[in-house]
Parts: sequence; structure tokens; C-alpha cells
Amino acid sequence: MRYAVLITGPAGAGKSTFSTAFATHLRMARRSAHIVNLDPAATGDAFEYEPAVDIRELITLEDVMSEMSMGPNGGLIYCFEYLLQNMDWLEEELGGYDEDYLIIDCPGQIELYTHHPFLPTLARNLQRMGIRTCAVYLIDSQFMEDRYKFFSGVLSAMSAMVNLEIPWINIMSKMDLVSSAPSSSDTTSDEPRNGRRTRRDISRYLDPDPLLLSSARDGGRDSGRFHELNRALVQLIEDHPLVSFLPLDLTSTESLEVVVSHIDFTMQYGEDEEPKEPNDLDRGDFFEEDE
Ligand SMILES: Nc1nc2c(ncn2[C@@H]2O[C@H](COP(=O)(O)OP(=O)(O)OP(=O)(O)O)[C@@H](O)[C@H]2O)c(=O)[nH]1
Ligand SMILES: [Mg+2]
Repeated sequence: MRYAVLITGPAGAGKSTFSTAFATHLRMARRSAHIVNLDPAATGDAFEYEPAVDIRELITLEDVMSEMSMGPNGGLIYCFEYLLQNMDWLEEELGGYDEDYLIIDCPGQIELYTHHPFLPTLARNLQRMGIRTCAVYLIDSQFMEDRYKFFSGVLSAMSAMVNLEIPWINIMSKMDLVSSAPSSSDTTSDEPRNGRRTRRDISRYLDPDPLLLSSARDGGRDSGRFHELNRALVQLIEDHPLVSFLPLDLTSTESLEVVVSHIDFTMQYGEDEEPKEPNDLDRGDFFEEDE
């Protein structure tokens, strides 16, 4: 069985950094992991590991921009459309990896997640190749600083999610940048005190509490039609309680382990391995030499 994890999310969310840490973690656990780079604009030394498969061998943004005289954004869209038309290239490249975990580092163009058929088409193709696939969507913990920014992150995660027919995990990345102060003055206030957030504040974001939005008073912004819009968003998020975030702090092995085990569970990793006969288990290793 082959497994693939699509690492998605907006620009700069930490996708490539997480992909590398994830691959290192799996390798340390003696599991075979390979990075697949699907960012045609990635710079040469973006990866600690040589990606096993690299879209830049098929097409690079630089070439598209110079040969098709396109700007960077149109050029990127052109690259993805080119990839979608050349799925046999990807299939061939992935052909050699059996029994492996493929970590697919996706580019950060938000268009790809909101209204371009890139991700759903890619996911369908991976499944057709018999690869068990799931996706993670990273948003930067700095989004928690401003609830409007945060809810726009929640909505972009939701809009990416509704178009995909594969299991999905949302991750709040860069949690090392958030200081949590488990202070005794844990109140209902949502505002960071002295720039520090309490654990309670953080959990309201990881498991989005739509009341954060409806209770927001932000000068003149929170009036009239804006208020109506907020109410509609609160309703939407309440109706879709699936949008919650798993915190990821790469400075903590334990945090990374929790995230990896969620991904394993979501993909039912290892469930197809030969079930052990009760006999084998009973005999353990002691009798191996007699056989
Ligand atoms: N403090 C902290 N910084 C991080 C973490 N992960 C990534 N960064 C930084 O955030 C920036 C962006 O990280 P990348 O991994 O390149 O993000 P990306 O999502 O791959 O970015 P694009 O591919 O450009 O969309 C870099 O400067 C990283 O060093 C993290 O867990 N903690
Ligand atoms: Mg990247």
C-alpha cells in the first residue's frame, strides 16, 4: 500500500518546513518517506532532502515566465494546468515507490485551494493510482492575533475542504511563536494580555468558538451589514463543527508525534499489513531459530 499526504495551505504557512520535519520523523522511526515537490517556484535549496519527485523536472516557473512571457501568478497557474495535463508523468515518477509514504509539498497559491480544480483533480488521480491519500491544511498561528484574519483562515480551510473527497486535517502551525501563560487570571476576555495568550484563549481558536467573531467589537467595523455578515459566518461555522485545528509546535517532538499519529489514523496506516496469527504472537521471537 502506498500513502500520500498532501501538505496544503496559504503562502508561508510552513508547508515545506513541516514536510521536512515529517519526513525526518518517519525516517527516524524507520519508515520509508519521500518528499514530492509540487511547487514549480521552489528555489534550489528549499529542501533538506533531495525531493524524490520534483515538478521542476517537468516544468519550472522561470521557464514559463521567460518562454511564455507570463507574470508570476499566471505562470504558476499555467504550471499546474500543465501538470494536470501530464498526470502520466507524475504516475511514472511515483511508480517506483511501493510501500512508501509520500509527503507532497504543495505550493502556496491560495487560488489553488479556493477555486481551482488542482487539488481535487490531483487527489482523484492519486486515488486512481491506488495511493491512499489524505490532506493537511496548515494555517500560521499568527492568524490568531486578529480574529478577522483568523476567520478568513477558517473560511479558506473550509472552502478548500468542501471540494475534496479525501480525509482532511487542519493544523495550526508555528505554535512555538505563541506563548501560552496558564495564568490564574484566566477570564473570558479574548484579547491577549501583554501580548501573551492564555491556554483558554488558544483553545477557543483551535476549536473555533464562533462567538469570538460575534462578540468582536472593533471600532466602526462592527455595525450594520458587517454585523449581519458576522452572524451568518457564526452560523456557518456552527453548522460545520469539523473545522478544528491540531496545534503543531516543531520545537517539540511530542507535538510532531501527535500530528503524525493523527495523519496515520486518518489514512488507516498499516491496516492492510498481514494480520498476525495468534500463534505467531504467542511464540514470539524465542523459537525463530528452530524454524
Ligand atoms: N517559528 C517558526 N517558524 C517557522 C515554522 N515553520 C516554518 N517557519 C518559517 O516560516 C517561513 C515559511 O516557511 P515555509 O516552510 O517555507 O512555508 P511554506 O508554506 O512552504 O511557504 P510557501 O511554499 O512559500 O507557500 C520560513 O521563514 C520558516 O522558517 C515553525 O514551526 N516555527
Ligand atoms: Mg513551500
